[in-house]
Amino acid sequence: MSPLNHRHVAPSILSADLANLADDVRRVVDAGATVIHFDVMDGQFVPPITVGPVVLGALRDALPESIYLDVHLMIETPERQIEDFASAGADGITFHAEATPHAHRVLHQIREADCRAGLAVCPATPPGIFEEVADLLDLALVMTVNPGWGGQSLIPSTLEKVKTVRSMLGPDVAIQVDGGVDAETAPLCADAGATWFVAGSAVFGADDPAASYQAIAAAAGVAVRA
Ligand SMILES: O=C(CO)[C@H](O)[C@H](O)COP(=O)(O)O
Repeated sequence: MSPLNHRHVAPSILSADLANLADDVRRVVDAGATVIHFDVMDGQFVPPITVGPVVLGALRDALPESIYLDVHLMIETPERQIEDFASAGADGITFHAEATPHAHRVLHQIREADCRAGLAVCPATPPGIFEEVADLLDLALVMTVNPGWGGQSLIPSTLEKVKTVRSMLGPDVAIQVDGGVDAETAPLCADAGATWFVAGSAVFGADDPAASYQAIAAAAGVAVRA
């Protein structure tokens, strides 16, 4: 069964210790996480620059094959990079509607590269584009903060957008929320219709990332193995 049919909390590497990335990620994998969110920023689409396919490949090699690497491209012209991330070991690739006029083509390109295809919208972007490409979407990412930085507060109006997207796309598409997700806000996101919950600072910024992952997972209604 596809991981997209299940609820997941996906710890975001953005708030991990990048000098000890594999060790940090293993702590949450040992606590039950099966999806890891890999944030890619290019200094253009958003001001910060993070990591790319080389680091993704190193993380892929350090983790069990069963771990789903969920790549979130916050980069301009994502169509230039899809194959590199797919070859490096991405399981799913999500790009931003604001970063290319060619969303339909890029979703095809991602599936042709044997990855699950995701499309993201920023808080100020209307969600209608999801309807236009619904048949090509494995995952719809509704940004609950402005992309670029961890540790921001969830923007409450984005929950209305999650509700709109859920009624637009029906029950079967994974809807992901990203930004300001913690044990308090995850149930609000779940009530609005989200099924994939990205959490960065609430997991890796906590004293005990494993316990924090499990608390958010419980709050989001994610089944975590004992
Ligand atoms: O895409 C992102 C920011 O653009 C990230 O996934 C970010 O790590 C979310 O962080 P937090 O959970 O701390 O709000």
